[in-house]
Amino acid sequence: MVRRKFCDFADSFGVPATFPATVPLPTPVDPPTLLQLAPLASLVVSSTAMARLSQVYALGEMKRAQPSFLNAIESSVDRRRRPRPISRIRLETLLADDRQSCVSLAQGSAMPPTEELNEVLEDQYEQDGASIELKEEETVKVCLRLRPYPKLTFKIKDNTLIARCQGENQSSSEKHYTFSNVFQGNVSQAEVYDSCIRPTIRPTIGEPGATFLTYGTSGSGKTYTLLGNEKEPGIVQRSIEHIYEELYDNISTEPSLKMECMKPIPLSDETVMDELRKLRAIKESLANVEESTSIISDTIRSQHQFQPLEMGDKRVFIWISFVEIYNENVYDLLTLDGDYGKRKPMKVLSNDGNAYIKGLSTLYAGTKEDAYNVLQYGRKSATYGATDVNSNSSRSHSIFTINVITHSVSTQQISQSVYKFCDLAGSERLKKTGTTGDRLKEAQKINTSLLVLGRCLETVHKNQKSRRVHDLVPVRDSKLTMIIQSALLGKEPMTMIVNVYPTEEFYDENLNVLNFSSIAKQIVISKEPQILKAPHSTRYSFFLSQVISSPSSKIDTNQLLLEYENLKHENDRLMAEAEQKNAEIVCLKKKLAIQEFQLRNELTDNFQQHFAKMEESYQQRIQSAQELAILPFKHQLAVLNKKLKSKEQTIMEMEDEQDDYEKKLKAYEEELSNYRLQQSRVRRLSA
Ligand SMILES: Nc1ncnc2c1ncn2[C@@H]1O[C@H](COP(=O)(O)OP(=O)(O)OP(=O)(O)O)[C@@H](O)[C@H]1O
Repeated sequence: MVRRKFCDFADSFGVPATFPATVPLPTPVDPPTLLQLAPLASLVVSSTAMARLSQVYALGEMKRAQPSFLNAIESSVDRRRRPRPISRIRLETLLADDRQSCVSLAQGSAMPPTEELNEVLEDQYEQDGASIELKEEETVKVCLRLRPYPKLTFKIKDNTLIARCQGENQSSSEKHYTFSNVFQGNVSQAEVYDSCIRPTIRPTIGEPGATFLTYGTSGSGKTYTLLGNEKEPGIVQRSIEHIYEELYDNISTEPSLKMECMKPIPLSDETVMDELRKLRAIKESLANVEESTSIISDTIRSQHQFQPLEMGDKRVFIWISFVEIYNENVYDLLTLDGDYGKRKPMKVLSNDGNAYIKGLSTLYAGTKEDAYNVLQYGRKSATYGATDVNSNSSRSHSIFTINVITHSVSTQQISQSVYKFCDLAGSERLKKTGTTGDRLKEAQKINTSLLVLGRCLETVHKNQKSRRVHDLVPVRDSKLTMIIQSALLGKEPMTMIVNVYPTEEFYDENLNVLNFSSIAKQIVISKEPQILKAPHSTRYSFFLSQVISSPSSKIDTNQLLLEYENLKHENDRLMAEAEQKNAEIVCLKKKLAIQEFQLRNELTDNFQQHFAKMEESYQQRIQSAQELAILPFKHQLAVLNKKLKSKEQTIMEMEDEQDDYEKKLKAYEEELSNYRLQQSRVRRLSA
């Protein structure tokens, strides 16, 4: 029971709590008690966080807040996984506030006495008085600006426009439209800027940027409000002046850090030089721009006071992009090839709910003059068409973006504030503007994207009203809404200037515009700081600290380019020399190869001869060895032959002897037979 109470209590502050020990819990639970219990729940709570909790607790804000449309309508989030529409206070955010002054109560450590804790809390509360103030949710700022016209068709009372509407039964009624500000025809550009735009431009770390839209019928003064003219510059030029004057000391002249797909990218020296060259090419393509730039700049500075901000060790990098959406295709207005006929539509992609345009040119503007040049260059490339209503009517939406990247050298935090200035194409009725053919197609596309914008605002408003079911905001249905989705989804402030040309002719259309803007007025935005990198946790930190703290960040760009050109020439010369040497080396290598081949052949011949000689000598040696080995046998053979011969001789002699004996024998046998014959004769004779 006690455990659940504690967890519920912690949960109501968005604190994930595990509660290993059973502790008696007083009722009601007060923040100091929570602090005392925190170690048991494995929490480390900073005094700032606790002060914040105390305040929330004291103000009785534990009840669930209004459903946050920021949480509820993120289109990229699966409906089932969307966070509940509860405005929670994230303890992690509070804990990150002040690590050094963190009252660390590790598990098992001795508990400071309650009085001591209270003292710490009070001190902290006093110190952080400003920062611990609750951030109020803000509504989208919608201002009305009337183009000068002698006879107004609407009544204006304070910040409310009163329009008469025709009912169904011809009865007329009044409709009241309340705005953050209403600027009548005699209000100057400077006043519009000061009351409507200036408070939103705070390009310091953690500020998310803002989106500014001008909306209205054709010829109502949208472009005039945004861009003005040389004598009366618009809010874009004033914002440029504002940003550059406030950040002047900290803006790096070298574009060494860029944001791509919401990720900080440190640039190599080669890329830095490329960027500076692009800027120079743009400057060279514009004629007599310096004079008009200085007139605009002087005019603005005579009308506003901008003080340089104390930014400490922060370095600022400012990148500019400029696109137009024409016939639902996004075109880059800052391409350097200048062949607008062949320009290709670009893809709008989304990364984690943040839109970016694939392959978009972003140009570095290290000075306000660079920024003016880029603006001028983009305006030159924009598509203009002509309608019967306004011969210089812009037929496309154009979005001028200033991306201010702030890098803190000491904490390695990087943040970006993106300021988008959208000049929407005129919302108009097709009949009235005499649109046919291509103009009709343009008008249809324009009306479609404005319709989607209206639907987005309507859905956001509906989602904010409803506590349970939340519809998907159709930001993907048009390129315009995709690009400005972070403002539509409440991630950054949005200011809409509704331009009205209060003539009878445009009465109905102006009513549509007013109805549209009244939806926007009811939308609530929540501000969350956009810190892109946690301190000490990125692979760029070393590089960045090197780049940013390098003394070269403030050297003259032209000098740098000159040096670079010299180095490039030297490099080219060395490259040519190296190439020549390479050719020589190749030639030498060929010669060497031929020599090697010849040498190898010679060596082979020599070896063959040598082997032949060796074989011969071996043969000779073998032969002589054989002969030597045979010699005793030969001798023996000769002896034996001799012996054989003598034996044969003996045999022959013996055979001769035998023949002699045989002859003798024969002679004896004949003698014997003769004798016997004689004997027989004798006997017979005797007989
Ligand atoms: N507040 C103003 N003060 C003086 N002149 C104005 C004012 N608003 C508009 N104008 C003039 O009205 C004319 C039309 O204005 P602009 O071109 O800004 O209209 P737009 O709404 O941008 O039209 P489109 O949508 O067709 O581009 C311009 O000549 C401009 O100077």
